[in-house]
Amino acid sequence: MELHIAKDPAQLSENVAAWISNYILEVLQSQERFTFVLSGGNTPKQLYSLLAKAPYNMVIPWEKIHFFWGDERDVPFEDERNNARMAFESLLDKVGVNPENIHVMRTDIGPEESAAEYEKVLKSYFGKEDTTFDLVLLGMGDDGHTLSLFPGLPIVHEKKAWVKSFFLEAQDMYRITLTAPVVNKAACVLFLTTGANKAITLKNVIEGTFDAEKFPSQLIRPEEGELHWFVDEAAAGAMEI
Ligand SMILES: O=C(O)[C@H](O)[C@@H](O)[C@H](O)[C@H](O)COP(=O)(O)O
Repeated sequence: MELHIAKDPAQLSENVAAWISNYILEVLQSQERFTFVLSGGNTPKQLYSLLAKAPYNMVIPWEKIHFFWGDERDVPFEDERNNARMAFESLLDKVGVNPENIHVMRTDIGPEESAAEYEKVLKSYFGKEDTTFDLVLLGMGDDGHTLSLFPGLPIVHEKKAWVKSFFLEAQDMYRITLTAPVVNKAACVLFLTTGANKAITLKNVIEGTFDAEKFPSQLIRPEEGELHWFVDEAAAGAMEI
């Protein structure tokens, strides 16, 4: 695991935009397409907006990038809580990505159908290739969740399915989410986390003993890929380093 600490959220977004852009260019030297899994929440907004501007909008070969999502709130696309909508507004609409390269988790069919359909989409996208997302961007909640893997819920124990849906009582909505086993096949996973409200949880996730029931973010351990945590000083505040 590699930990990268930036002064504040603005600096962090700058660093991550540069890091991601270099990484994409490097990976594309030896393959034709790049598979990028986006995260929802608020933290990545600034990053997406930066990627949509110079120099990144100019240097990233958008036509070679395929976008997927790590999780989705089962609300209509027009709803401002919809994760895909946020990515469209801050990035995808601005850089003009080919619609065929954008693979959203649908919220216009039932959540179970959507999860089953997404698993099919992934399986047909990867075909006989290894299921290796080139990059999975993740966030962490102050309760230690990532994706829609919330503490204490059965979804944290999922070992087989790639995509699942379930009703999240605390938020009175269905969620559709990739599971930890499929994310752990990624070549690279990058967590983006900011804020003092996440400092204790971050310390527990990174430095504490393994307790995925309590801190589902600990489930993310790429089998063969890299794991990077990009955090700001406030989030890193409780750690020993
Ligand atoms: O749909 C979601 O809610 C997410 O994808 C979720 O896992 C998110 O990444 C974390 O809740 C962190 O969100 P913030 O970055 O907004 O704190």
